[in-house]
Amino acid sequence: METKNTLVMDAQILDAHGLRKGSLLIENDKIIEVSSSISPAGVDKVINAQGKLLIPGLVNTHTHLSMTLFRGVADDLKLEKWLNDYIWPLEAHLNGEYCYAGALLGCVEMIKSGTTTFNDMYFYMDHVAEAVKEAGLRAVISHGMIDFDDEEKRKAEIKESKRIIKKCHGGADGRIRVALGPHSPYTCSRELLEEVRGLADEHGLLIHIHVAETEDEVRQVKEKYGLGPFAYLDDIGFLGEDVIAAHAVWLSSSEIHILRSRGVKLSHNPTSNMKLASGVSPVEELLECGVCVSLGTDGPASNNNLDMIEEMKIAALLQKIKSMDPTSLGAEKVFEMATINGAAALGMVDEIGTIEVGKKADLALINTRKCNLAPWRHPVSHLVYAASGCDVETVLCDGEILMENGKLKSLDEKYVIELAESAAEELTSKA
Ligand SMILES: C[C@H]1O[C@@H](n2cnc3c(N)ncnc32)[C@H](O)[C@@H]1O
Ligand SMILES: [Zn+2]
Repeated sequence: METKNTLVMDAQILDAHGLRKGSLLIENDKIIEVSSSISPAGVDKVINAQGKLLIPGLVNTHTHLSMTLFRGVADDLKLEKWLNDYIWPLEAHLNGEYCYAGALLGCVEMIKSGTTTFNDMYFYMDHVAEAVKEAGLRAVISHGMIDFDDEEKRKAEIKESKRIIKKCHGGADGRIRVALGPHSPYTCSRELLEEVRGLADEHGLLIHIHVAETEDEVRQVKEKYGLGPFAYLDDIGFLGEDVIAAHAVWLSSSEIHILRSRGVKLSHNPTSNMKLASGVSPVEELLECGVCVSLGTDGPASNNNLDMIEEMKIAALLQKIKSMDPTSLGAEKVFEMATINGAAALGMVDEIGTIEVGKKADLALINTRKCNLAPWRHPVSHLVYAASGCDVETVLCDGEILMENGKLKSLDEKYVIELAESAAEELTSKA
C-alpha cells in the first residue's frame, strides 16, 4: 500500500493527559510522531494548526442516528408517551432508504461538531453502515431488538442481528464494528437477553442496551422480576465488561456496586434525560466508585442535536445542580468522558480517545480565535463551557480529512440535507 503522510503543525494539543504544544505526524491511518517540532519537508499534506486547539475526535457512545428524520416531531413529552404515541408509530414506516438518508445527515452533523466515533442502535443498519462508510466516520452499530415477549418477534430480531453481523462487522476498512442491541429490559424478554449474552460470548461482540432510564421502567421491571433493572440483568448473568448501558439514571447503591464489579460501561445522556424529564444520573458518584461513564447525545429526536461539545457542558452543569456543588464534574472530567472513557466503553482504548503515537488519527481542530473563546485562556474550560460544535473547523478520522476549514470533504452537505428533507417529508406523510 502506498503511504500517505499528513502533518498537523504547531497545535495546542489537548487530551485526557493534559495540554502541550506541538506537531503531529500521521502516516495513513495512524499517528506516528508527536513532538515539539516536525519538519514539513517531504510531507504530502500540511495542516497549519497555529491558533488552533487539537483534540481527539469526540466519542458519542449512545445515539440513534437516523432519528434526525424525527427531529422536532414530538417535543416536550415523557419517554413512554413519546415512544408509544409518536416515535414507534412513525418508525413503523421506516425503510432502508430513509434510514440511510437520516444517518447521512447525522454523519454530517457529527463531523461538523467534532465527533469521529459513535455507538448507534437503530434499524436497517446495513444502510446506516453505508452512510458511515461514505462519511468516513468510525462506528459501532447494532440492530435495535424489541420482542415484547413474542417468540416470533424474538426469532426475527436475532435473525436480523445475525444478518447485520455477517454483512457489516469489520466493514469500511475496519471502521465499522457490529454490536448486539437488545433495546431494554422492559421491551426484551428474558429469553432474548439470554440469547444475546450467548451470541456476544460466541462472537466477541459488545452489547448496547438502554437500562434504568426512567422511574417507570424501574417500577415495571420490579413488578415483573422483583428486582431493579441492573439487579435483574445481573441475576440472569447478562452483565459483563462488554455491556454498554445507556442512561443509568435510576440506580440503587447495590446496583452501583454491581456495575463496578461487573465492569459494565455506561453512556450518560444528560440532554435527553433533561428533555424527557427522565431524571439525573449519579455520574459523579459512579465515577468516584470507579465505573466507566462515557457521554452520548441519544437520538436527535430527544436532544435535539448531536453536538458533543454542547453535551459536555450540559453534563457538567447538570451534576452541579444535582449536588448543589459547583465543584462537581469539572471540565477535565467531562472532557475525559467524551474522549478516553468513550474509547474505553467501546473497547477501543488502544486505538482512539487520546492523541498518542500508535493511535488512530481521529482528530478535531478548533479555532481559538473566535469571539466566544476570547480571551484564549484555559483550553479545557473554554472547550467545555464556552465553545460549541460550530467552533470545530477541521476533522480527521482514520487519517482522512473529513472536513477542512469548515468545508466537508467526504460528503456534499447540501445534497445530504435535501435527501434527508425529502425522506422526512415522505415518511411523515405516510404516518
Ligand atoms: C432503537 C429504538 O430505541 C428508541 N429510542 C430512542 N430514544 C430512546 C430513549 N431515550 N429511550 C428508549 N428508547 C429510545 C428508538 O426510537 C428505537 O425504537
Ligand atoms: Zn437511546
